[in-house]
Parts: sequence; C-alpha cells; structure tokens
Amino acid sequence: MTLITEVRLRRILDSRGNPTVEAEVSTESGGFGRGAAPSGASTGAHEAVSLPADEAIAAAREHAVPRIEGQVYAGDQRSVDAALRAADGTDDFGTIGANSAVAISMASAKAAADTLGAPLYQHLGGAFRGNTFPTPLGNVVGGGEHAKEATHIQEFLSAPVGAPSVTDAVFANARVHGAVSEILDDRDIPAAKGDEGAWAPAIDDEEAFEVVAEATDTVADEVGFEVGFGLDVAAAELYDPDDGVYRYGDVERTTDEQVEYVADLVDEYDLVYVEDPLDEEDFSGFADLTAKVGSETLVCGDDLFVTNTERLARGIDEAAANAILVKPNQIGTLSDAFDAVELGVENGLAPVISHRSGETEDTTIAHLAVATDAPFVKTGAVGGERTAKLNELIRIEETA
Ligand SMILES: O=C(O)[C@@H](CO)OP(=O)(O)O
Ligand SMILES: [Mg+2]
Repeated sequence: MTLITEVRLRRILDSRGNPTVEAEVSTESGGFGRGAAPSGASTGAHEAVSLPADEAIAAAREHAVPRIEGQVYAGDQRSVDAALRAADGTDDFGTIGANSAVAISMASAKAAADTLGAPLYQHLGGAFRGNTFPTPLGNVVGGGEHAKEATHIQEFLSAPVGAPSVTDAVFANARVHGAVSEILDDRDIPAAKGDEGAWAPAIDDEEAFEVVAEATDTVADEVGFEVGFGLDVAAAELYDPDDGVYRYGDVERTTDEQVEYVADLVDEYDLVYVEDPLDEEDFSGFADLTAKVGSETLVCGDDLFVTNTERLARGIDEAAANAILVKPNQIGTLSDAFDAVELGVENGLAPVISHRSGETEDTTIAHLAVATDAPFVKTGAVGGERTAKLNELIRIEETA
C-alpha cells in the first residue's frame, strides 16, 4: 500500500454552471486520482450536508487534509473515509461538507487503483468483478425540480431490461431519447431539456406516459429486445405535509390515493421501476405500495433512505421497499455507500447506483455500479456529464 502524500482541492464547474469541489490525491509511489462532487436539486431532507464549494474547500483544507497527507494509505479506503469522518466530527459532514468528503474519498480510491494499475471497479469490487453489468436507467422526459412548467413526475426512465449488453442498452436509451423528440415534434409540442438532459415538455403526466410508452415500444421493435420504462416520482416534492396530500397541479391525492395511483400505473404501463413514489418520511405508505406491487416492479427509496444505513435498516424492518438508490454524495464517502449496498443486498434489496442532477465528468459511479454488481445504474441518457459515465461503462464492458 502507498501513503497519500498530497490532497489538492479546487472549485470547478458542475453541469448546472455552479461551483463544485474537485479533489486530487497523489501517493508516495506516484499514484494519482481525481474526483469531483455532484449536487442534487431535489435533495432528501436527511442527506449529508453539502456546503458552498469555497467553504467546503477551506474547511477540508483546515480539518481533513492534515489528517490524510502522510498519514493514511490510499488503498485502505476504510481508513481514508474514517479520517474524513474523524476530521469532520459530525454525523452529516456539517463541518467539511459532504461535497469535500466525497471528492476526496473518490479521488483516493482512484489514486489507489492507479497505484495498483487496476481499473477502479476492480480495486473497489475485487479481481473477479467485471462479468456482470448494470442496466442503465435513462431519463428521457422529466420535470419536477429539474425543469419548471414540465411534468409533475420528475423522471420518466427508459429501461432496456432485455438488452444483451450494457453497450446495447446505452444506445437503446439514447435512441428512446431521440424517439421522444420525434413524437413530440409530430404532436407539435416544443420541448427544452431539463437539468439531466431529459426532454421537459409542458405536457401533463398522462400525455408523458403516452409519449414514453410509444417511444419505448418503437425502440424495442427497432432493436429487437425489451425496452420498458420506470419513474422517479420524487414524491417528497409533491407532498404537502400540512394538508397531507400530494399535489399534481390542481389534482390532489391523499396517501391512499397516491398508493392506488402508482399501483395502477405499474399495472397499466408494466413499469419496471418506481423511485420515491411517496413522501420521504412515509415508510408505511412505501410499505403499502411494496406489498401491492413489489413482486412486479422495483420500489426504490432515494429521498427515503438517502444512502444511510440507519434509515435503510428502518426500511428493511418495515418492508418499505425492494430497492435502494445509492448516491455517494448523499452520505459522503465510498465506504458508507458500500455499507448501504451491502446492507441492502443482504436483505434482498436491489442496489441502484445513481448520479445527481448536477454532475461533472467524473466517472466513479460507473465503476461503483460494476464493482457492486448493481442490477441498475441511473445516469441519464444524453449530455456530456451523463455520457461520461455511460461511455465509461461501454469501455469497461469492452475491456473487462
Ligand atoms: O432525485 C434523483 O434521483 C436525482 C437524480 O436523478 O435528482 P437530484 O440529484 O436532483 O436529487
Ligand atoms: Mg430520486
């Protein structure tokens, strides 16, 4: 193993044009790794804290860097991440910021892989990983917090579950994105793109279902394998806790009606995946829906679990979901993200590795998905910060 000799931090741009934290880690034996923090727009209330980039950098330089440089071995990821936690001293990275923490954590892992001369997925997952690949969930239509005046449901996700390879799946999702554009064009519906590159037309959710179902059917016929779709409802953004209702514009749904509504959508459209169908505090609403449709589809907790093993343990006790979204920046380190994957898998939950709406060219999550044998990865369909990860999956598949 090789000692970390230097940690450098700087502000770079994310895909929304906001400043974010980039870390570079060098090791004694000449290894080098670079990592950058993404950022959410529809963040969960229980996520680790992201500080403004300059504050996060200043705090990490003061508290964390001296505990790592010359002190910790790059290949010993648990020690790197423990040093970050000890330097921070809070449960939610309130001192150095989860953005500084995750950037350093990812950069250290890459420096270790570089030192070993191994691909990151192999360093993280072991010598025998690289034989199974995740199905990419590609955001093709969206609204919510990612685009104003568009759909209430945040993400309509193309899911090429029948693809023979990750490469075929990546191209199928891009093709669905293109087919959506053609269908919108035929209907004379103009559409800009939201934060993740999905089309953000000013249509109601019902019409979006029609458009996405038509696009996935068309592409399935073209490519000759099954292309389904799923959703990220991001229901916490629709829920009004004072009135106890979900608001879709003028339409209001009680919790029971929301459960029925989503269960009906699963049946009608054969949805393969439903993320955050209920509010982030509603473990029992999640459990009701999972009891109804959990044998047909994945019910995934994002804002519900925030990649946090304590919240996941509660979800497991209450049978709240059968999948967990894993976003390293929600919890702050790769070790914590791995713990969430492992606890989920031990208890029969499918891990889904995910990007954020604000992203960079960092490709760590592509490697994390292969390293953890995750059945799905959610990282968009088009756009440079999204294709950075998708193209990395193509490269990994070719060389693994
Ligand atoms: O809700 C989500 O799953 C994510 C990513 O798609 O969005 P954000 O990063 O804005 O939380
Ligand atoms: Mg989500």
